[in-house]
Amino acid sequence: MHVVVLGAGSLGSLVGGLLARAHEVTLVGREPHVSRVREGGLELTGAYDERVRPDARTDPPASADLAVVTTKAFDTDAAAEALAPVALDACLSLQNGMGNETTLAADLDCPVLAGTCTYGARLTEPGVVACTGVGEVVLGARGGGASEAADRVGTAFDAAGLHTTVAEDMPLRLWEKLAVNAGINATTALARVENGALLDGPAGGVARDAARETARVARADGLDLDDETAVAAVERVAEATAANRSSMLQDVEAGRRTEVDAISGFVAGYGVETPVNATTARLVRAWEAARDLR
Ligand SMILES: NC(=O)C1=CN([C@@H]2O[C@H](COP(=O)(O)OP(=O)(O)OC[C@H]3O[C@@H](n4cnc5c(N)ncnc54)[C@H](OP(=O)(O)O)[C@@H]3O)[C@@H](O)[C@H]2O)C=CC1
Ligand SMILES: CC(C)(CO)C(=O)C(=O)O
Repeated sequence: MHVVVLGAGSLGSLVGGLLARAHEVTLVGREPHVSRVREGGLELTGAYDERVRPDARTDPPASADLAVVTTKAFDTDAAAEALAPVALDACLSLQNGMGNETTLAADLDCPVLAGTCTYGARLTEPGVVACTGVGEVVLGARGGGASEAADRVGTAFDAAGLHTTVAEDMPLRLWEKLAVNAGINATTALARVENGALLDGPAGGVARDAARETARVARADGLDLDDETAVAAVERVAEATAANRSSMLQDVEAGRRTEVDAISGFVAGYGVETPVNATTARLVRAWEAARDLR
């Protein structure tokens, strides 16, 4: 399979690097990373210790069997635009936040699959990506149900040694992941605490309320996500990643734009009363606006 990875930063380089063990891979990213990969290959460190040799460039090739999108959610429009002229059999988003698949499907003439990913990745220097946690990719039809494209992609990911599950209930899984991110990301970014501080610290109630609100919005969207399941998912992830600084906290600490619009902002923008998500979204957006990041 020829796989093009659009947005080869941390996650895209890790997933693309692992796929390159079994497939032809083209990483599409930024300089100087792409030149370094082209010249000396991509080094996988952390949980892995190997060098792979994907192609790397700043613009997509004319065709590929599969595009894997790993830009930040606020760059999905640009990713869709870059992929629109590419002849593709399928596209898969592994991004966090809600709405990415809809944005991609509006521009692409191929099935767009939904995915969630619990692998951890960090681009430590150009040409080198560290795997900070071996996790799982779950993928499937974005509207749910069986999908031949999802089966093909699942088989290809398995062949490269990525832990992969093909699921027929992606809408529910996306909402549950959104509840985890709405609970953990904005709360830890605003309180400047590690994920584990939400288990019994004073910010824990905010995270649990944000997850309950997300479940309420999921139910308004027709999904069967109850409050207890959403809260339990937040607690399970906060415990499993207790020492982590969430991606939103890392973005704030590095002075970078966050994915708040696709997480807390998405929940708050649904037309259901969600005062906690509305407040956390407004506060993170205020921080971004004060730094001219939006
Ligand atoms: N890192 C992780 O461990 C995990 C991340 N995720 C999710 O995956 C997504 C990506 O995260 P992450 O890898 O950390 O982010 P990064 O910022 O490290 O990677 C995204 C990369 O895409 C590049 N990019 C954006 N637009 C384009 C374009 N049109 N053409 C080429 N390159 C482009 C960015 O460049 P530039 O910045 O210069 O625009 C950046 O290098 C997010 O939604 C995140 O929440 C999910 C699970 C784990
Ligand atoms: C699961 C969690 C909350 C882990 O930190 C994450 O996805 C993130 O930080 O974006």
